[in-house]
This record gives sequence, C-alpha cells and structure tokens, in this order.
Amino acid sequence: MTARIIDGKAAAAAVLAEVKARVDAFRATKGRPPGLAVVLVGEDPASQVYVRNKGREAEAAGFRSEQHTLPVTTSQADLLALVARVNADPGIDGILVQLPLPKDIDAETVLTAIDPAKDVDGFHPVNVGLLGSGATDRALVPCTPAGSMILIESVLGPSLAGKHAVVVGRSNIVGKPIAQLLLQRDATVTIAHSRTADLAALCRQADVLVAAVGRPEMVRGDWVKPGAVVIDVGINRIPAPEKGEGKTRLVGDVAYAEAAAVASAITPVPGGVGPMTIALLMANTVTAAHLREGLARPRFGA
Ligand SMILES: NC(=O)C1=CN([C@@H]2O[C@H](COP(=O)(O)OP(=O)(O)OC[C@H]3O[C@@H](n4cnc5c(N)ncnc54)[C@H](OP(=O)(O)O)[C@@H]3O)[C@@H](O)[C@H]2O)C=CC1
Ligand SMILES: Nc1nc(=O)c2c([nH]1)NC[C@@H]1CN(c3ccc(C(=O)N[C@@H](CCC(=O)O)C(=O)O)cc3)C=[N+]21
Ligand SMILES: [Mg+2]
Repeated sequence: MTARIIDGKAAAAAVLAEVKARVDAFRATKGRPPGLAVVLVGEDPASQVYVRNKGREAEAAGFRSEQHTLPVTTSQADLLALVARVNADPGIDGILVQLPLPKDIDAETVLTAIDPAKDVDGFHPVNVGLLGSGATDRALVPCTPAGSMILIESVLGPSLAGKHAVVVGRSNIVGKPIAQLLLQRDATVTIAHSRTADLAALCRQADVLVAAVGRPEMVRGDWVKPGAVVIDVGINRIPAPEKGEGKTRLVGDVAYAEAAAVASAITPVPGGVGPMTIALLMANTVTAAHLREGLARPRFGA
C-alpha cells in the first residue's frame, strides 16, 4: 500500500477561511475584531519563527494582533505583570505565552496566571480539567491536539469506535490532550512513553498511531500496522549535509518513506500537523472571543 498523504496545509487553509468568515461576522456584531496577544521571552530562533508566523496569520485573519518580546533576562515577576495587563485588556481575547520559557521562570506559574477564558493554548488547569471531564462545550482545547483530530477525522470520519489509538508521548501540551480527544471519539486509547516496554510491538497494534516524542524518525516502517493512519506531530531539525555545509532540514518522529509504504494515510513533516497548530490557534481566539461576549460557540473543521 502507498499511503494517502494528509495535506495539513490545505486543511489549515480551510480552517483559516472559516476563521475569516467568523471574524467578519464578529466584527459586524461587536464593533471590534477578536484580539490575540503573543508573548515571547528570549531569542530562541525556532520560537521567533513560530511567533512571527502566528502574528502573520492573526493579521491575515483580521484580528487585533500584538506581540510582546521580552529579553531572556526578564524576571518571572515582570512576565506575570505583563500577563496581568493583557488579562485586563478587554480587547484581547487570546493570550499565548510561547514555550519553552527561560529556565528561571516557572512555566506552570505563568500558564496558571493567564485568564482561563483567554487561554487559547488550552494549557490552564481550568481548561485541562474541562477537557478531561468532557466539557468540550466550554473548554479551550490545545491547538496541536485539536488540529490533529481534524486531520484524523478527514480520513476516518467522526467516530473512532472499535479502533485502537496509540499515542507515543505523554506531555501536557500534546500527548495527554490528544489521548483525551481520541477517547472522546470512542477510540480505545493507549498512551506510551519512554518507560513503555516493547514500543514497536505496541505501535504495531495501532489503527491510529500518533507520534509526539521529539526524536527524529524514531517510528520505523515495521512499527506500523498495515492500513493504519499515522499522525506525526514531531518537528525535528536535523543536519542535511546533502543540501550543503551547515544546512538543516525538518523531519518528524516517523521515518516517513518507510511508514508511508505501510500506512493507509500519513501526515508529512513539514506540511502536516504544524500548519494545523497555527490555524487552530486562530480558531481558538475566535472561539474565546465568542464565549467572552456571550455568543454561541463556533465550531471549526466540522
Ligand atoms: N507540530 C506541532 O505543531 C507541534 C510539534 N511539537 C513537536 O512534538 C514533539 C513532542 O513535543 P512535546 O510533547 O512538547 O515533547 P516532550 O519532550 O514534552 O515530551 C516527549 C514525550 O515523548 C516521550 N519519549 C521520549 N523519548 C521516548 C522514547 N525513546 N520512547 C518513547 N517515548 C519517548 C517522553 O516520555 P517521558 O514522559 O517518559 O519522558 C515524553 O512523554 C516534539 O518534536 C515537538 O517539537 C510540539 C508541539 C506542537
Ligand atoms: N505556548 C506555546 N504554544 C504552542 O502551540 C507551541 C509552543 N508554545 N512552543 C513550540 C510548539 C511548537 N509549535 C509549532 C507550531 C507550528 C509549527 C509549524 O508551522 N510547522 C511547519 C514548519 C515550520 C518550519 O518550517 O519551521 C510545518 O510543520 O509545516 C510547528 C510547531 C507550537 N508550539
Ligand atoms: Mg515539552
């Protein structure tokens, strides 16, 4: 079998078109656009690229968009003061503090300080709890997991009843929330991690295999059950001497060519889950704006 390539760029463009239509209607009703504030502490080059891309998409969607760039030496108190300021700004509906944060800042303290109604990453304990209890009418759901689910639904439809989903990775920002969403779609879910025994054999049982590990090409072709749907969340920059000295390229956590020969559908890296993450950030900002204004919750990628 040669897998169907799941086109994350096209799926993201479709979500962003829905976002734009919602923004126009919101602005017409409320007399203001949704607002997104992105906070970057330090000068990590990958984070700078992501934050720039988020700002560009926010402007394309018609948001009020602001970016706060703070030096790597910023104190936790100063960062908390900025969070308090954007929390109090009525024109800001969404707040994202880019991770990772410098080592002297406690990320959990900062994420918990964000107003849960503006927590468009879905990382605040209130939103984590709402997701875990199935209250998806009120929760803001993390972007990468929500985007991954739209890609899975594009292949398998809304119900995963009878399917075994294996999620490799148990982080709070990717692995655990993806597992919650798969469970809500009636999949039978296994969460694997660095202490899992015989990971390859476990992965071979998966009808839906999600890799969110951060290890380049760890999942090999013979870990994939024939006909499985493979979602590769990993973003790894590795040396690419074939492109010239000092050049790099992006690969996922899945050995793409090997897995594509076995799977029925697979996300590429780049062009798979990554673009959906940014699109769902915009969707979450529109959702937060609607909920904050007492309007009906819009649904994206339905
Ligand atoms: N496409 C996108 O939009 C996004 C992509 N990413 C990418 O996804 C990947 C994962 O991110 P994130 O969840 O933040 O990463 P973390 O480092 O927070 O978590 C990695 C997880 O993988 C597990 N793991 C590590 N090594 C192994 C191994 N050898 N075998 C099995 N499990 C292992 C860890 O296990 P343990 O818990 O035991 O340590 C941990 O649960 C990264 O490549 C990241 O860049 C992240 C966010 C968005
Ligand atoms: N508070 C917070 N929220 C996040 O959502 C968050 C974060 N911090 N820190 C870092 C991770 C990573 N992440 C990505 C977003 C887009 C792409 C993306 O657009 N990827 C493109 C390629 C980009 C490139 O070429 O480098 C693609 O896969 O096609 C990737 C990764 C969001 N994250
Ligand atoms: Mg992490």
